[in-house]
Amino acid sequence: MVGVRGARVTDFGRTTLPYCSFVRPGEARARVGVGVGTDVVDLTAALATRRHAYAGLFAAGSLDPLLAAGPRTWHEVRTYVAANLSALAEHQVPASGVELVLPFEVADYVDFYASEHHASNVGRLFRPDGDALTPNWKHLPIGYHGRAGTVVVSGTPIRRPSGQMRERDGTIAFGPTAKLDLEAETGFVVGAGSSLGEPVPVESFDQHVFGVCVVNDWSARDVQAWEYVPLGPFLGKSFATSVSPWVVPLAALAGARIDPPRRDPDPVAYLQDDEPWGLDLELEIAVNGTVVSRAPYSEMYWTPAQMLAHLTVNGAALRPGDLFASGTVSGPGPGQQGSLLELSWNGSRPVTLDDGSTRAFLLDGDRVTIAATARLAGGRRIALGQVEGQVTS
Ligand SMILES: O=C(O)/C=C/C(=O)CC(=O)CC(=O)O
Ligand SMILES: [Ca+2]
Ligand SMILES: [Mg+2]
Repeated sequence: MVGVRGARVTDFGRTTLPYCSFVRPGEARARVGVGVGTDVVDLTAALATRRHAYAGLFAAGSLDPLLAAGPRTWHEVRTYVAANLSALAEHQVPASGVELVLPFEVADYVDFYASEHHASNVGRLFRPDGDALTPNWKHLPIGYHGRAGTVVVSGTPIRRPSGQMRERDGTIAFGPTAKLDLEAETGFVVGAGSSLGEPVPVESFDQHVFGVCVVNDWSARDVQAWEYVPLGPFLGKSFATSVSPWVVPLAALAGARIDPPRRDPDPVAYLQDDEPWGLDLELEIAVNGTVVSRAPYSEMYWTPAQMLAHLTVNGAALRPGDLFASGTVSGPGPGQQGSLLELSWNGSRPVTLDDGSTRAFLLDGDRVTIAATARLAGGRRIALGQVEGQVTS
């Protein structure tokens, strides 16, 4: 089991109550945990000891059974944990002393492209002779199906991939990517599945989506730029996608819901939303400890409810463990872009780190951390966890 031990520990306070899967030192089996402050409450042990009716959901140590159990059970478990925090403290251990592993089995993985600022920037860089946004962009949330089996937990080393690329002089080369990039994204974890043939409308979003995680969609830009026409991203992204070990329940984000930017033109009926799911989140990106960007999720054009409605409008069924990511989160201002491609403008304006070195793209040994927070109504910020990864050769 690849996991992350002794990573920078997030303080979750006592109300966010994110879930994880963890392994205690000297043990092989995983347990389900809930984050409280900088500790983990061992739910697998706590509910078994108390012969709780839901103990069976946590026995296997992954979130899979809880995800599949559906929104009523999610609510009951969260209510129980919140009401019994003091009593559960006997099952609490410091998060820094355990190994955090992939919290659920990723079923299908889809990546969207929901930031207008990111899509415009990439359009300018990849297709300088065309319009920044493609003609379909404001009519549907563009996405592609990624590779579920290479979604890895935070802390997993990322080996620099090799692939084909076209050199400046037009020759076709094969070798290690020279343009390894990060993409800061928010991930949405599907719990309750749906039936084949039945679209999930925007208003049913919270009946299916369990919670959010932080995603780094590692990308080899030179491989991507050569291979993506006409079917979209393939090997330039499928080598690895990192996720935070914590899944924050949607219920913890109720106070972070905001209106998304105005959508113009009005989308077709199945994408219209009366109760919008804009979210006031921020993704802070650091390379080797230097913060290079603070990307505002509030700027995202398409909401996760619209992405889910679009993903299923053709009747494609959802399964517990499906993961869909927002796409790179970029804001309009300087220092708000969610990729080095944009921050360095395809390498032409390298980013300076605190040690004086510069980065167009990632070098071997670089450590990338993306930490997410949510701002609740009233201004209080809560931590949502982080995703880390170090590049190896
Ligand atoms: O060809 C393009 O316009 C670019 C596509 C991507 O980089 C795909 C992607 O991962 C989308 C995103 O993260 O926003
Ligand atoms: Ca992406
Ligand atoms: Mg990826």
